[in-house]
Amino acid sequence: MEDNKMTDSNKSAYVSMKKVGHKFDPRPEAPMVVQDIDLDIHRHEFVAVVGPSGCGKSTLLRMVAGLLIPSHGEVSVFNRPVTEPRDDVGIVFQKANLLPWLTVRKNVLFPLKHKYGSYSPSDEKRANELLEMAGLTQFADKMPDELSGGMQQRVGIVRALLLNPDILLMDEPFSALDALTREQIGFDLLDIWKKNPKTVLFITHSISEAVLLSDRILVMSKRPGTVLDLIEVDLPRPRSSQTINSPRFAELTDLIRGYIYEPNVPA
Ligand SMILES: Nc1ncnc2c1ncn2[C@@H]1O[C@H](COP(=O)(O)OP(=O)(O)OP(=O)(O)O)[C@@H](O)[C@H]1O
Repeated sequence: MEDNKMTDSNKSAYVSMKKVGHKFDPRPEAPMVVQDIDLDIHRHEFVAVVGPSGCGKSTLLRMVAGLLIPSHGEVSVFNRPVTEPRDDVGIVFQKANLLPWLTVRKNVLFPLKHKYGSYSPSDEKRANELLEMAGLTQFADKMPDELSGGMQQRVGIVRALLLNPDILLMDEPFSALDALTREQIGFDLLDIWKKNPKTVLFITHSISEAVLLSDRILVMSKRPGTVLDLIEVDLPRPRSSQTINSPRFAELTDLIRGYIYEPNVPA
């Protein structure tokens, strides 16, 4: 996408939410699940969403994905209201859900085959490049059950990237992993993102994961989920284990913890 898209902050937003709200039950007395969410996400920005369980984080992501139409307000992608899933928006879910009868490489290529009936040698080349970028080259011909959970999630990320989406939506992609794997895969994701920049909306329960990965963090209140704060993560990149040990990292995680575990008022 050309940089002239970036001249006006409004026009340049790859994803834009304006007064977005949603209730699943249309009756007037039914409670809102999310309310008054305003957020613009710009080119190659990494934005995380954190908030208490049930505050509507996944609901928000599903609205950007076009899997759910908001009952209030508007979600736009590239200045067009989202009315259905789009090819330029990829999704990575909590579980990679790889097809157990296909090798890793064939799993990665599967969406192309499913969509177009076949894939080209250049698609295969790109799949191999992305697998290499994700440190999976030696597992490309293995079956999914021969891989660890962390590797399977990396395959899921490669599979989404092969479709070359401009925007990548990630819904708690690492929440099924143990703490150590989770931290490592966070660094892996930063590495993949650096080599293959995308505009990312990342839902997580983990405050430290959000701080480690993001440029900005949307902190949501408990249900109905509203915006408590939108925090700039002013930690230098590239981020590393030193980042996690820095005083600023601790300040930012404490700030967010204050919002989530204390009453729903700005500190
Ligand atoms: N299809 C649906 N129909 C009715 N209610 C729903 C539906 N999907 C979600 N909800 C409700 O909306 C609220 C927000 O759910 P959502 O999954 O978006 O929250 P979340 O913040 O992602 O939660 P968690 O952190 O626990 O994953 C919850 O109370 C949930 O029960």
